[in-house]
Amino acid sequence: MTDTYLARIGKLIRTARLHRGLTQSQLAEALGTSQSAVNRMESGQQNLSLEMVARIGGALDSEIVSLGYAGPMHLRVEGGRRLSGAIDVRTSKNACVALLCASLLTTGRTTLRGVARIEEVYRILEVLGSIGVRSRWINDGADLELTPPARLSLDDMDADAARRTRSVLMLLGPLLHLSDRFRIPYAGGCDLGTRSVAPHLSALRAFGLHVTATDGSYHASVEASVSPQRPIVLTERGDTVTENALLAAARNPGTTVIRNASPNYMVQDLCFFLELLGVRIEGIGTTTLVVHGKADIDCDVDYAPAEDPVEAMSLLAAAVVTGSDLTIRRVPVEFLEIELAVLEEMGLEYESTPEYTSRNGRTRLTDLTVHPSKLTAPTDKIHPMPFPGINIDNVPFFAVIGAAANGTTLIHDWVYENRAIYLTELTRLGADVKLLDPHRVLVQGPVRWRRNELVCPPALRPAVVILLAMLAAEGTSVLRNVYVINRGYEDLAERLNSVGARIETFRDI
Ligand SMILES: CC(=O)N[C@H]1[C@@H](OP(=O)(O)OP(=O)(O)OC[C@H]2O[C@@H](n3ccc(=O)[nH]c3=O)[C@H](O)[C@@H]2O)O[C@H](CO)[C@@H](O)[C@@H]1O
Ligand SMILES: C=C(OP(=O)(O)O)C(=O)O
Repeated sequence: MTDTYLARIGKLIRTARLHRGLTQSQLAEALGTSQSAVNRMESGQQNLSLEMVARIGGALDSEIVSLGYAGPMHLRVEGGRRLSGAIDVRTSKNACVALLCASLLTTGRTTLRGVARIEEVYRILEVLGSIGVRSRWINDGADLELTPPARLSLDDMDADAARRTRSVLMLLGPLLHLSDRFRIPYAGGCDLGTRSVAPHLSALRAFGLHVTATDGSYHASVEASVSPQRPIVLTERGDTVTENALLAAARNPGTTVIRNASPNYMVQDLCFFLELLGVRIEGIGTTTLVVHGKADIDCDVDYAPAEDPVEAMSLLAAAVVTGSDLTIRRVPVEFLEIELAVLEEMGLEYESTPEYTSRNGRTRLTDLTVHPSKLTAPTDKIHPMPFPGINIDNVPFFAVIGAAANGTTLIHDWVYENRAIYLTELTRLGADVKLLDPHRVLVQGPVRWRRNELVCPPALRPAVVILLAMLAAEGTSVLRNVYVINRGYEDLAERLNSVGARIETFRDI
């Protein structure tokens, strides 16, 4: 075995352990070894016998460290089945990753309730772990507890994990209060064409942050004496840039005004969390945020992020394309109202329960029951807008819904340079999808789906859209390399199976 191979196995063990919600000591106990031996295994510094590999597999109740796991994960979908029953929406990837970064604002302990067990969260946990933050899953893996070290070891940041997510950018806001010189690897995330960091850098300049981008990293230096002297006007109403400005403003002892802020769901979750840290924020849910920060924050904080509107839209689309009666519980309806209004105009039949609140006590939820409906294409084009508007991440689902409807649906994704293109993959499953230009696709319905074998595009939502079309297509389809889906959805295949889908997970040997 080479060193790199050991390091790879070590990473797999670590991911599997985190997935099971075990600490290194708990795994060590199950294996009859020491915590330091587990630590060596995870960092690739311990030779492993096949017997030990098998024991680890047993202890983690997973074939994760079997020969097959090193390869990518694939799905085999037996389509053409109706879904039925009820399925819960989980907490959102986008709020969870922001909150993980926000945990660096306090020297106290952060408890996050019901955090989705998704790859994107694991990547940020790996990054935080590498700089010294201790994390452990508690309450049978339902909740997550984070404890910062006395001093972060920023030079040890796990670059591989950081490069696989764009959310790592949100470390800039908290870190500028903790260090006057640090480095963050270039951010990854969905490959949707150029995704600028310029708005982040321009917003954070007001807090004394200067960044040069060389050698695969953002090199940050901070002039601690600089703080915003006038309102920060964001050059784009982006979600993560707003969050970064909020994270920086939270520990600015004065008042920071952020204009052209995104009022979107993940930003609201972050604001509610910051309020628990004692940061007062006016204008939550609007485009002007007035933040009364605190120079030092040292309290413990306990917060339950809200449900994911994009997952809700995904499940709703699953019901629509499979012509199913399905109840989607815990839908954050405030962030899906426009999508629902459009779908209703298209002929979607659904009912919703009276509203109730999410565990954060703020976000409005409802349970939606979707019925098989005869849909007509929307009269107007589907295009996203910053909230309130059709959420950009929900736009791809209109391609698969449009395919199921009678008539022509025009989808105009002005936001991303490179996302609409992936929707043309639906033609390989029988849909009539024409790319008019890189931003616009024309979908002609109704479709007769047919099975196929495809590789996931490098973009989360288009990948899920393809999976949904496979659920609708009679016969057995295969979707290869679904890491990108696991980035944002917890056990999607298993959960869809619980409402009648038949999806099998397999891996290359
Ligand atoms: C972790 C996280 O929260 N990710 C979300 C966040 O990413 P994030 O905030 O990183 O989104 P980007 O910064 O990539 O912005 C998305 C795109 O919108 C463009 N843009 C945005 C706002 C604007 O007013 N004008 C404009 O042109 C940007 O140039 C870019 O092309 O927001 C995106 C847009 O809602 C979502 O798809 C992502 O799921
Ligand atoms: C584009 C997305 O995510 P990210 O910002 O993590 O790439 C998404 O959630 O669809």
